[in-house]
Amino acid sequence: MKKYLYLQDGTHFEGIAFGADTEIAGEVVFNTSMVGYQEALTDPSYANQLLTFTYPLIGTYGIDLAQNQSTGVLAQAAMVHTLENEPGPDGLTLDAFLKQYHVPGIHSVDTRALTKHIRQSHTMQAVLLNAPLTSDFDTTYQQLFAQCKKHPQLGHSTYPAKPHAGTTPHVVMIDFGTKKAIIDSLTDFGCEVTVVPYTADLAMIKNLHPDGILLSNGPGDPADYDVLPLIQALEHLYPTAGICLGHQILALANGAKTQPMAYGHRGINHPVHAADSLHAIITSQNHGYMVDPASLTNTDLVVTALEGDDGTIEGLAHKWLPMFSVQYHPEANPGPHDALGFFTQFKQLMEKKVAAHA
Ligand SMILES: NC(=O)CC[C@H](N)C(=O)O
Repeated sequence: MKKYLYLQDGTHFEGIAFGADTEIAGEVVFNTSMVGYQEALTDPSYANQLLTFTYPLIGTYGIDLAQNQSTGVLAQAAMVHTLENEPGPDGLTLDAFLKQYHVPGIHSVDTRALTKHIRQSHTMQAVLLNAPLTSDFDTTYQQLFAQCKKHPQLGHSTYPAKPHAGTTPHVVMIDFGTKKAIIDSLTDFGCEVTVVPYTADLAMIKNLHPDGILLSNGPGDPADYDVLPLIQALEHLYPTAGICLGHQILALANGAKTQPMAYGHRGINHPVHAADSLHAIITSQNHGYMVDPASLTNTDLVVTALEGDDGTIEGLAHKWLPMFSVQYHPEANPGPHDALGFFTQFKQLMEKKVAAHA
């Protein structure tokens, strides 16, 4: 069966259907990683996005459920050049995995032309259909998007927490749609983690007696989350760190602004260097918004890291509060582990605070 991708600007692509036979709408984004299709498709930050991969062979090692980053496939669609529908350790293929979560796919698409088009014309909305488009784009888009919009899935929330043992730093994670790997990394670095939805209130969080607060990654526009008073209160009470959406929200909470990028950073080889050095680490990234550098002027934030290719702000710290954040993904999954120092830095910040109060 054929499948049809129509972009907002009238461009269209054809391919062969796989996964679920549903029709869907969302924003088209591309990921440049050679591996990690499963982690990307299950990363809640891709909710409401139709994800294409620049690497041509996708599905080569199947699906290994242990690598899921959330409770299911959160991307709206997978769009690939060559589908290699190989089974993973439990016999699950990419095609079967998408079907299981009612997510459509399209293969034999010219993903190179699609990506070049997005790079030139910038990220845009699209519909993925089972037949050629007959009515106008906007009507079809609105109808489909209303039917299939995905909300951040806060499937990891562990609240109410077990009583805190008190021997290891207790991180309360504000969950905007976290990747499992962030929770796993905190645990690996010796933290106890309680995950609360971003709709939690201050009293509930204080009751958990956190040693530190971590703002997770998540989908969509950071300016759409109604959480700034909560975050402002938290960062004055506890050591606070943020990853990706969490970084953007900390910037907003401190008076900076965020803005959409032309086509974002989604891949696992983005160089990042400290603001005062050209020594780079290679990072995993997935973001379509960024902090506006000009908006930092009247804030108490300082830039700590920059993207090596285009100078995007990749790290911020507060001048006097124990707060810092990164735009990249230190937890990798997929990607290199160069940035794991983030977790050491966060732990040290929490231990310093605990020691100061001892
Ligand atoms: N991975 C993330 O947290 C993404 C943050 C935000 N949704 C963006 O696209 O920029």
